[in-house]
Amino acid sequence: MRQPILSTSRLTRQFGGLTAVDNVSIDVDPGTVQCIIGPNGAGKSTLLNMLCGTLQPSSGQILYDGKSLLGRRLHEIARLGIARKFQVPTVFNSLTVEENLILAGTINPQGSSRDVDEALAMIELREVAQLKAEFLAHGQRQWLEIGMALMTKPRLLLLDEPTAGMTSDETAKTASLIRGLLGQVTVLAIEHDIHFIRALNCYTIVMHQGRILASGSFDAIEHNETVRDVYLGRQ
Ligand SMILES: Nc1ncnc2c1ncn2[C@@H]1O[C@H](COP(=O)(O)OP(=O)(O)OP(=O)(O)O)[C@@H](O)[C@H]1O
Repeated sequence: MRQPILSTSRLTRQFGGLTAVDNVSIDVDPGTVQCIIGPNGAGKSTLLNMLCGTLQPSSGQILYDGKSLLGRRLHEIARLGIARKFQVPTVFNSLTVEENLILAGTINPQGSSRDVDEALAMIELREVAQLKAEFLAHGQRQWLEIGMALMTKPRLLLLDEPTAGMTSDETAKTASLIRGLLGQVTVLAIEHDIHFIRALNCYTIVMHQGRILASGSFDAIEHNETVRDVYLGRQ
């Protein structure tokens, strides 16, 4: 049996009297793509914040490659090969797509960076490599930021609502880009957009009120009565 690259055990975070993440245990196998979905306030962002070190858990454990992430600083976690792409792209407008990727590679906490051409191919932006980022469409900016995260050769890529604000075509393309990463980078994405998750068709964890309500293949999740009641039924 393969050791999960990431595993949480009874992970919990309280804010005063509110338990935002409540005893969450997940395993992420290397090279896979997994999604976490759930309604507003389900605890998805709080969970992601604990995984990348911006928030410390109240209790529970996070193991990455068998090592505990508890108490580690952000840069230490980045150096271990965990990268996060936030909802709002933080690309440099006055630089070209290629220059943005090169820059991301130079601030790589792990040392060696990915080849720019390889990153351009992974995010399918070769044709606009010499275009300044200010002229990119919203979706392209998001893909560029995924590319910037990939420049650091992460082993685990955490994505925070990667399709926020995208058109349906852009959402479909994002799903295809991320599927293309299967086997190369482990991806854990939190998302609202059910069309994206359906297109990705990956192992899916449903959170509700801080807890895991269900998990399994997207097909199993889509046909789960409880999930339909609390979440999918409202889409
Ligand atoms: N810093 C904080 N202080 C107090 N409460 C917080 C804090 N961060 C999150 N919460 C609360 O924790 C709960 C879970 O929030 P969280 O943002 O993790 O949910 P989410 O599933 O990511 O929601 P959304 O999809 O709307 O982003 C919510 O009730 C939220 O108000």
